[in-house]
Amino acid sequence: MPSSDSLYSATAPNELRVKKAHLAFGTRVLFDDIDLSLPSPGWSCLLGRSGCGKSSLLRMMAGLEVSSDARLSLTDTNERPFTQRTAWMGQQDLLLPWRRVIDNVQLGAVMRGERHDRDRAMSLLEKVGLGWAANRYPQTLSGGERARVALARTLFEQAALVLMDEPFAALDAMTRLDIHARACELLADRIVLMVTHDPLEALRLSDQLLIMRGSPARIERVLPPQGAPPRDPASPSVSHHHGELLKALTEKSS
Ligand SMILES: Nc1ncnc2c1ncn2[C@@H]1O[C@H](COP(=O)(O)OP(=O)(O)OP(=O)(O)O)[C@@H](O)[C@H]1O
Repeated sequence: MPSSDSLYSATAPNELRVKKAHLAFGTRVLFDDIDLSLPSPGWSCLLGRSGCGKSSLLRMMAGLEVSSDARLSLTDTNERPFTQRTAWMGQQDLLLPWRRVIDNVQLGAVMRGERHDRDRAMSLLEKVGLGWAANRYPQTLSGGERARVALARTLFEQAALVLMDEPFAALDAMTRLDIHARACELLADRIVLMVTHDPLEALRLSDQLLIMRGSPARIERVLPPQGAPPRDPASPSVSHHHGELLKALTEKSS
């Protein structure tokens, strides 16, 4: 079910297209002419060996400067440039220690000089199960609780596209299962692209699995297991796909 706080379910395109993605550092070409489409709404997970260029691609999609030789285009299904807001969630929660949790949730608005919306920030904190922590400081929370604050801050952005770079990598297995379920529900109406090193996490969450490999790298699409995310990591279908995915990830690229 789409979360009620989103303004974007009506306006988001039903596919986000990345076209002609190219990245080189000097003479080293990381990737060239990569095309890919992300379902909207939908959750895509990007996997691949360390150093193949996953984070760089994500950063380019966020409009960040990666290299002087980097380019791509982002368009919707109707070939119109994608100009909607993008949110970022990385492995570091980047919570400001001198601001209370509720103010950290609204940080993007504060930094852009926009109107504060304390009620919405509070409602998002309640959705991630942290209403009780609104007036605490981040350093008084556990790693899993801080990750949930970072999730609430990402949701506060009301961005159509959410880019996540290993956001749950530092969490223990049980905390991860909990935050997967919350993120899956709360981001159900967004376009999510998440880099992860954990094939089980990808199988649990994704509508589309993407494997980046080769040099220059290309991206292959793999169908996820049956059933709607978040899938049970112990289900036979996920276990079967896990084996296949590990094989694909360790295969030498042609
Ligand atoms: N500014 C830079 N100058 C030169 N090389 C760079 C620069 N930034 C990144 N690289 C190289 O580009 C490659 C891709 O980096 P990137 O962080 O995108 O990989 P990744 O697939 O996300 O890796 P990991 O899974 O280890 O996080 C790496 O080999 C890295 O050393």
